[in-house]
Amino acid sequence: MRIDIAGKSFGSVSVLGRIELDIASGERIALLGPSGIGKSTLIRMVAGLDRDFAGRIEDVGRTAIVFQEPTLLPWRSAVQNVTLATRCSASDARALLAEVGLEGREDAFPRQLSLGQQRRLALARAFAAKPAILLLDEAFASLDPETADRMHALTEQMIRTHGTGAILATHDLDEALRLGSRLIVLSGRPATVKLDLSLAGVRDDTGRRDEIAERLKVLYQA
Ligand SMILES: Nc1ncnc2c1ncn2[C@@H]1O[C@H](COP(=O)(O)OP(=O)(O)OP(=O)(O)O)[C@@H](O)[C@H]1O
Repeated sequence: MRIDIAGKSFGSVSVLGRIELDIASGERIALLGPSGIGKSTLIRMVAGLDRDFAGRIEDVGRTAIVFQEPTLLPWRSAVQNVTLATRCSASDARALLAEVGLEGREDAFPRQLSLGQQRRLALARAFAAKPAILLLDEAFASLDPETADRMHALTEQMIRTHGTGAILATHDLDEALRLGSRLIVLSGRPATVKLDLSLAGVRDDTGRRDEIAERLKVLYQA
């Protein structure tokens, strides 16, 4: 995918400046930056949900997006939430529900599922779309640490099993290290890319992790 953005504004407010990025297929981008910098905006632009910007985003392939809220259809069963959104078959939906640990809950309505189970359902629905790139917009925010940890493990496993690329907007460096292969940090007004580095090997290297955390601190204050 090639991102070549000249600028993105909301009215008179310029949010994103020039952003040029080449993202290889299968890369997992952890997108960090201070609150309100434009991470969600960029993700929406990649998803094609916002086309009102100067520049172009090319060769994206199919995307699926997971938001912080699971955004499920309340009057539809778990299986139907997967099939209606993606037109995948009921048997494929059941297989995906089993993969995310919802075996036996296929006919439950969203309100009959815990928040963690609803997140799993949203993840199954996203993979049912067979995305080339999974877009995660703070998909694990507001979960208790244990549930977040389980969701990280599940997402990591599914991304690997399905060979999916990803862009995840997050505030959490450890989440970035766990799921990302490349770190991109947005900062400044309008925001541009201030840091772009490979995360290979960083997860097991406390020294490099701390060094990145220090650089983030500076960029978050800029
Ligand atoms: N539809 C919109 N209309 C006007 N301004 C908007 C709109 N969507 C986003 N913005 C503004 O654009 C800026 C970037 O917002 P965005 O949600 O992309 O940031 P973010 O980095 O994802 O923030 P957070 O980490 O808090 O989720 C913010 O100043 C926000 O107020």
